[in-house]
Amino acid sequence: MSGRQRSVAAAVHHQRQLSDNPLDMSSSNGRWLQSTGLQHFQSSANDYGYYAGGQGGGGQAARGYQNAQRGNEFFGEPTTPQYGARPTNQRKNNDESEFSPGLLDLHSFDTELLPEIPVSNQLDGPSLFNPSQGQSFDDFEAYNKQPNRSRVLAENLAAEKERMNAVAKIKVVVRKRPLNKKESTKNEEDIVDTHANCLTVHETKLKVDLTAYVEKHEFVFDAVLDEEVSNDEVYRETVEPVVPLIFQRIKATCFAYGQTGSGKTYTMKPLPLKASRDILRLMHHTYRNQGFQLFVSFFEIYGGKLYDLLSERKKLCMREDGKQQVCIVGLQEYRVSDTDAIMELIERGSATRSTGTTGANEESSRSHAILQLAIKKSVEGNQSKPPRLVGKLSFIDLAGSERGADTTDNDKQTRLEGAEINKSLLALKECIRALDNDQGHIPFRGSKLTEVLRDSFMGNSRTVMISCISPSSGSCEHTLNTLRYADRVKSLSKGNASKKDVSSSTMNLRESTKIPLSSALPTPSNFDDDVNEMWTEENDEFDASDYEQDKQMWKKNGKLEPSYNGMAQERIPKPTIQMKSRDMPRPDMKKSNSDDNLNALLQEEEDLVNAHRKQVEDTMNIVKEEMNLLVEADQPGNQLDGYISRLNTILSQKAAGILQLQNRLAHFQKRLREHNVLVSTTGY
Ligand SMILES: Nc1ncnc2c1ncn2[C@@H]1O[C@H](COP(=O)(O)OP(=O)(O)OP(=O)(O)O)[C@@H](O)[C@H]1O
Repeated sequence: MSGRQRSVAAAVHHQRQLSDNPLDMSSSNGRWLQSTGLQHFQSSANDYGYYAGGQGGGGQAARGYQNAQRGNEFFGEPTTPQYGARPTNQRKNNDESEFSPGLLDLHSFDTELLPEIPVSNQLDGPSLFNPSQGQSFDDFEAYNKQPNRSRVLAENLAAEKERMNAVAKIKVVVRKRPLNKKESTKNEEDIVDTHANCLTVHETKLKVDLTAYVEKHEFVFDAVLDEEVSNDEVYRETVEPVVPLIFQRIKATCFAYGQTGSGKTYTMKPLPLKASRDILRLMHHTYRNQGFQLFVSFFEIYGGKLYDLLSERKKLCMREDGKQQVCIVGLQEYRVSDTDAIMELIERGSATRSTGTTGANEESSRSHAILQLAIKKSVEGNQSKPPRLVGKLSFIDLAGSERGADTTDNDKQTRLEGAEINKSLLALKECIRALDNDQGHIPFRGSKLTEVLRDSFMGNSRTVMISCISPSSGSCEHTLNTLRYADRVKSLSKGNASKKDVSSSTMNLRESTKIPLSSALPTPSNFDDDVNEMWTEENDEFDASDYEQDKQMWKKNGKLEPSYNGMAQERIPKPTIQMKSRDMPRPDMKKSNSDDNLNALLQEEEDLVNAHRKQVEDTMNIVKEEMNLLVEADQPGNQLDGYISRLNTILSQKAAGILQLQNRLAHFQKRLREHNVLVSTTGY
């Protein structure tokens, strides 16, 4: 976008890397695999598994650093992995020697943090961590020889602590990607303006008389990164500040959220490597000879199940120990000492990840991928004991969230995936919300995703959320959904007054012929971040008792059980139209001006209706699935006809219910806009 303002201001460096061009990357990746990766692997068995901590000294460190520089192409933009480039037999043999000891139940000791981390007496200057300053290892040698080193060190230590406190518990960053070829071909417009850390979405809407107008939605976030911002800059803005904290017993999580095809994988993929480069630097210098070790693990959550991406998708179990610590039994962790090794692991894991094609992205991630960098330390004086966890940095590339419109052409599997994904996204938000409010209870049981991340949510933690958005007019609704989700996460911060989705129609485009009606017509939304929020146990709308009775009868009959048992209970949610207390406008909102209240209420109402619409549609899909199953299982004596007709009735009731809700919303909004008064949501 011309004349755009760079949002990261002076702190961000603008030097683009050659590899910013994805085309460059694919070729560079190929080059890397050919010329560097495999050779490196063959020649350096020590690079993982048997790295001798700080004993490798400058040589190994320097090599790691050089490797980091050499692998700079990778740090730029993600690459297409070439799993299998390395022969399987060779991989297997090497892998076995690369594993850290005690592969099973590695996390049973992970979750116990070291009681105290001795602070380095060799603390380097703050510039150590800033790669932009271009300091080499030689610079640090020189630094360590300075005569007034102790004073400088003390100052640096204080600065380090200050920096640590200064890193927000939750940081929400938005990244806008450029228009892609498909969008440009369809003449879709860039409707997202960025300015510093503000962002405006220009939504084209239709009035009742079908004249088009543009509604402006303004948002403020911790940072807004536009389409010209490189992955390097994204790293500096998001993960870089939290990296030193993991040496201070902090667990940090960085995740990307956004619609399918919005750039989550593109954004997330380079981050772990960049972070590990900085971690290794800190290990080799600031914390030299302190026995820190770096471990990498990579797994995915697909359909509510865990798979090890570094062990040919071996299925993993999650267990809770006596101390309610979550252990991922069988997850393999690799001890690594240079970035090449990490790069290979990332490539390998990414290639193994579940992907599929959706209407919006040809290679859509269908799983949540979690890459963890764990810093561990040997128990002093006892080398035989496994090292203890110090801190952890988790990178989560969330699966693409998608709407019904995208899934209509897709198969049952894709739709079920979508439901699972939505559920976990909601659960994630709930945990962040609880975390930021310092609530005693973190609802991590809401999904596998949050359960797995339980230890990242507990204690002293940091969260960075990167919301990825498409700029195109065709994705307007998704973009607004993403930004609202991000906005809510942001507004969860105590004392945060950044909720600024100021809906105001500023331009009344009465010459609406200029706007093609097709692009202006509203599309049904059925992605909602609050999908499950409205589903409570108290069901005052949907009486499933008949259905349950029938189910029991058929279960007794024994003929349907294998395919049916458990599915109905899991899949048929209980709808309710009651809002939970947490959905009501927050007290801090009430203090703001009446416009904000009005908008907040409007927003709540819209969310409410969208959630119901989504749920009704989900329910309809579920019932349809059940019907198909029943038809397949139709056998004499099961009396399925009555059951099917009852399901049909439920379907019709749902359809009528949703229409009613939509009408009520339209009416409600009209009144709000006409009278500009607050209307209680009670009784809605
Ligand atoms: N900032 C960007 N600059 C250039 N290209 C980008 C950018 N962001 C995304 N892309 C391109 O857009 C396409 C989709 O991106 P990506 O696969 O990262 O989306 P996603 O959000 O991870 O999708 P899904 O959730 O379906 O996996 C890719 O081809 C990617 O290269």
